[in-house]
Amino acid sequence: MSVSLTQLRRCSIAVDLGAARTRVYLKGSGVVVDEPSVAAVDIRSGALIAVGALAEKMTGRTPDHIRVVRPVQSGIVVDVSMAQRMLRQLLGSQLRRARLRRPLPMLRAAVCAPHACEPLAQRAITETLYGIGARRVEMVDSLIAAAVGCGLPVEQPEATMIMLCGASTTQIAVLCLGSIVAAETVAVGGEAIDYAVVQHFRNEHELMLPSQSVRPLHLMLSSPDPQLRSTDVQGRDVASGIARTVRVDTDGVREAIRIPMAAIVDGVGAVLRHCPPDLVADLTDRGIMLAGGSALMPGLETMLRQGTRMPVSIAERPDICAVRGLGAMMEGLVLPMHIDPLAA
Ligand SMILES: Nc1ncnc2c1ncn2[C@@H]1O[C@H](COP(=O)(O)OP(=O)(O)OP(=O)(O)O)[C@@H](O)[C@H]1O
Repeated sequence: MSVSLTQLRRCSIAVDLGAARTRVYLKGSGVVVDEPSVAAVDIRSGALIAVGALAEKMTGRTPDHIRVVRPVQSGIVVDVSMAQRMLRQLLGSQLRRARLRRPLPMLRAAVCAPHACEPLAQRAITETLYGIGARRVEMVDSLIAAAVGCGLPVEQPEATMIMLCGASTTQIAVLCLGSIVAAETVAVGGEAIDYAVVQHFRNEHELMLPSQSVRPLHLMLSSPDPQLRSTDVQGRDVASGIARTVRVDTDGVREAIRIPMAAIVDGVGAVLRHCPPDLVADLTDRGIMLAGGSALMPGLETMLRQGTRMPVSIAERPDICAVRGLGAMMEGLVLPMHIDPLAA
């Protein structure tokens, strides 16, 4: 998965196919697509009914003949043809408009892939991009793309640490001189934390939460208002099936999500153990940069700061860091460090 900045500069489109969201950056236009990686299909005719935000809204509300599917799971394209259809639909007019402005004779695409992704998974990502008309696909490690997108000096001879908190996984790495020195993937992301919240309500309140009520709960937990000790949550009673509202203690929910988050803190330790001591010393001052949508998870930043005793910062717009990083490399905004061989 090593690709040169020269090859990336020849690309005109960059894609981040995530388990939760799909983002697309067009050269000269910026981020043009940021939609859920979801498609709704009529299983009788096979027709695509909706993609993106509309398809996500349909989750849990469809009749039997409509199925809401997620073609990307754990950062891996599990259904290539559905991913191609979804991406074509999401891009549709954007690509046509870009082609009118400036002809794209041979569509070269840049894409990011999870760290240490298997060759078969890489192939599925490449095939998906061929489906939107790409003739050549350059693959970049999502940890490097996200670090560039956060503005970290990845090409410099100093260590930086990035934590990419996605929906299905959290990837952690130490980078230096444009390469990954040590990395770890923890199988805990936003989805696992959402699941912990759902389980908390099921066990403590005998309430089944609707899938779309977990996000507002996160937003409420991240509120800086110290008075916010409890809130009303609506759901379905586990035994009777009747709709019910319960008043819940927010500290209880915070406690429920601490367990999966602790696994993420352990991942930092694992990366540091594989790192040369000189680089660890660099990191003591610079700290950890959080990127990815789940970086906004309430309490994660504080827990990491307490668990590692290192400075922790959240990137500006952490959710789109990876695609922004690909975009910056495509636009030629990242300068490689020239190391000229010394004369004998
Ligand atoms: N404000 C927020 N508070 C808490 N969680 C959030 C917030 N915004 C997004 N998330 C979580 O972030 C996750 C999506 O992150 P992101 O968009 O980086 O994932 P992805 O790149 O699609 O996933 P992956 O990298 O695993 O393929 C979701 O699980 C979502 O619940």
